[in-house]
Amino acid sequence: MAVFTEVGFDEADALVRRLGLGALTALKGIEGGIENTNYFASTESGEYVLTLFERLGAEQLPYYLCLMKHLAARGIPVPEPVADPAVAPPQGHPLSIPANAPCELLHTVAGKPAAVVQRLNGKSELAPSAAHCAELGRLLARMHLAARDYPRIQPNLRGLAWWNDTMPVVLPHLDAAQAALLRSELAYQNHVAESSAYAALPRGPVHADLFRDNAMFDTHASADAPRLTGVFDFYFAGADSWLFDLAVCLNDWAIDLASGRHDAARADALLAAYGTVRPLTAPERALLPAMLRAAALRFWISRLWDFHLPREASMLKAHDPTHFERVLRQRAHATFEFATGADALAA
Ligand SMILES: Nc1ncnc2c1ncn2[C@@H]1O[C@H](COP(=O)(O)OP(=O)(O)O)[C@@H](O)[C@H]1O
Ligand SMILES: N[C@@H](CCOP(=O)(O)O)C(=O)O
Repeated sequence: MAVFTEVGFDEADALVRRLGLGALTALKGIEGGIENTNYFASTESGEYVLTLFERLGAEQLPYYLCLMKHLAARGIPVPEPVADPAVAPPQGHPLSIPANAPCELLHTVAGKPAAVVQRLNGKSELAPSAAHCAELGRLLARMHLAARDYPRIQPNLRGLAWWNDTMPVVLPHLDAAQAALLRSELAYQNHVAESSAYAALPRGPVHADLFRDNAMFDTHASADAPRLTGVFDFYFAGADSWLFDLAVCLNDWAIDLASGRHDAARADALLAAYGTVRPLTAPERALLPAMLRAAALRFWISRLWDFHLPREASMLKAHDPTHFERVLRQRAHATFEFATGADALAA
């Protein structure tokens, strides 16, 4: 990822020693990602990732870190955050714990909130096959079910309210056709969000950014039988519909990257595998096309925002906003059928 904040070796060494991980043997800034500062940290006891949170504050972070811990405890392959043994975990029901209570998973480095999590083995698959998509679909459904009893509550901070707030900020940077598309799609999504079908969608804590680069596959597995080693980067997670999470994945894992066009073989594999763990409900089947548009809109807006209002960082590579403009146009105007029975029709 980008390195927004440089971390000195001695400061990182002091942290990992305090966490009981032994001495730091190597510290390397990570290229890739756009939100936070990330370093690979090797210690005497293993391989970790040190993340300094650049936008999120200490009030939001316990939600993400405790969610990762919750999922790891239920056998979902996610990086487990390392606790500070000197900080006692807060007592009582999580909903009764004030957001600013000390959190044993949250540390401070270079004046910023920080976390140390296990480094996952493997490699991201940026050109996934239907078999990779099926692996992802199964894990996504397992993750949704495993998070059902997660007690903390935090909305998706990049959800509809943020889209409405951010549209006026990015509009001055768009041409007339783009501005018209953004306005009309946001109006459509506000309308969908008021529908009874939308209210009936099953919800819970969702990842909300499970792109190909946030999943790792075993590099030793055969191409026909890929094996996910884990998923990471939960820092956009929040309460939202499971369908929105699924749509985010379909828009990244199961499209033709050059044109943004739907790829039926990969999409059907992902959906079918998801459905073997948790079958979609009728409202979900009905709203899948609308949520595919919502997921495309979400990342078009955030990419526009990152691109036109950039932050200072070394190694920062802003993502191309026009990609999700293309995906959104495809989703809004194409007609295609899903094996689930959902049809995507023109608006
Ligand atoms: N737990 C982890 N295990 C292995 N690699 C990781 C882990 N967390 C992050 N990375 C690496 O760091 C890169 C950037 O991380 P990411 O979380 O996407 O950054 P950002 O928070 O800025 O979005 C990833 O593409 C991956 O290579
Ligand atoms: N996945 C999002 C933005 C976040 O990027 P990440 O590398 O931090 O996961 C996008 O592609 O726009």
